[in-house]
Amino acid sequence: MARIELDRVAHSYMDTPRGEADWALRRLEHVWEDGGAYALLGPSGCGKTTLLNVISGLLQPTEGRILYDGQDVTALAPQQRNIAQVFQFPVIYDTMTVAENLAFPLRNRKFDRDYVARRVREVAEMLDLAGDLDRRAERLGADAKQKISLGRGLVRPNVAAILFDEPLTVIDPQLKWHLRRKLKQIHEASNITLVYVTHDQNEALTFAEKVVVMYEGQVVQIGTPQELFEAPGHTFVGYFIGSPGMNLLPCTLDGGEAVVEGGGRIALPEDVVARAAGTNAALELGIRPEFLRFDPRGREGLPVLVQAVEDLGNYKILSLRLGERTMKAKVAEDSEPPGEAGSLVFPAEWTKLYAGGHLVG
Ligand SMILES: Nc1ncnc2c1ncn2[C@@H]1O[C@H](COP(=O)(O)OP(=O)(O)OP(=O)(O)O)[C@@H](O)[C@H]1O
Repeated sequence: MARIELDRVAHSYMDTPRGEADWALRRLEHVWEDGGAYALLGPSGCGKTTLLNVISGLLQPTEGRILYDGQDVTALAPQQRNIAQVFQFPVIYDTMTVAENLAFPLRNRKFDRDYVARRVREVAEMLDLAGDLDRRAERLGADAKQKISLGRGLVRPNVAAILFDEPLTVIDPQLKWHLRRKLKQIHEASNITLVYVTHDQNEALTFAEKVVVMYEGQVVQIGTPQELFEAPGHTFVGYFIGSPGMNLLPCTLDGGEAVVEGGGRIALPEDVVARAAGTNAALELGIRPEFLRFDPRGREGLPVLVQAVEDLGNYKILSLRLGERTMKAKVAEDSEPPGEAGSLVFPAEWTKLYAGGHLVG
């Protein structure tokens, strides 16, 4: 088990990177605590696999250092870093039995025979493979093969960390849910540092204690699912997490208020206005659909036109025209049916200000 530290890590696949866009990872500086369960979440191409490979040693970063428990491992190969890895597709020996596959990482490291037999059984039971231990891997289906891969990742008792790169992509949706729960339980029981790459927000939010959100080669926020939901550190997090994502409204400041397109004014806390005062970056207000309050009688807030109402069974999503923008509001299933117009109230606690995409407050 290890605390993993990224010390000014940057990586480019090009020989002579010039602009920012030439860097797959742009100067990462973070500490991932010993025993934490981290999900690395972001859209395709944002640098998740690159970062995982830098942590595992499959890739040497162009700049910076990787430390495991304070020790510089940047120059060490994956085998020397004592980590286990599970990839998107099964990495197993088809001609071996399930038991032999699970035992392989232990036998390779000369663990005692009795221990190997005990540990193989334990891991097989965790993953519901105990009934298949004597079967040849080639006889099993795709789901079972990926379970063996997971088992090979989990079998060693003393690894620094286990790194998962979208390990459930090829798994049937029903079993996916079950395995995600299993991995969470295994983590709770073992406290091994886990890093889990995914582009699926549900997977990240249900599995991880901390979600590391990546965007264009940068880590834009590390937080609990609740933190990412309630106070997105970047507009990308607001938009990427949640369904629908956060509403974003370009604005300017005038006195203590944000002025949005169409001239509407929304009061902001003094400290937030003070922090934003010196910036030249573009300003945006962000509020999640869950926190906007729609007043069908238009008594308070900014006037809006109702464009559409989607009934999703246990709640409704309203699409509301505010100036040139469409805002989404999530309202209770039994709320008063909207007419053609109404107004929107922005509760101060949930209305966030962003400068150049970054949270001001
Ligand atoms: N071997 C490589 N050579 C050159 N460029 C690469 C290589 N691998 C990745 N890249 C580029 O680096 C950037 C980050 O890619 P990476 O695979 O790390 O992203 P990702 O978030 O894991 O994406 P995905 O979810 O699609 O796997 C992308 O622009 C990608 O095109």
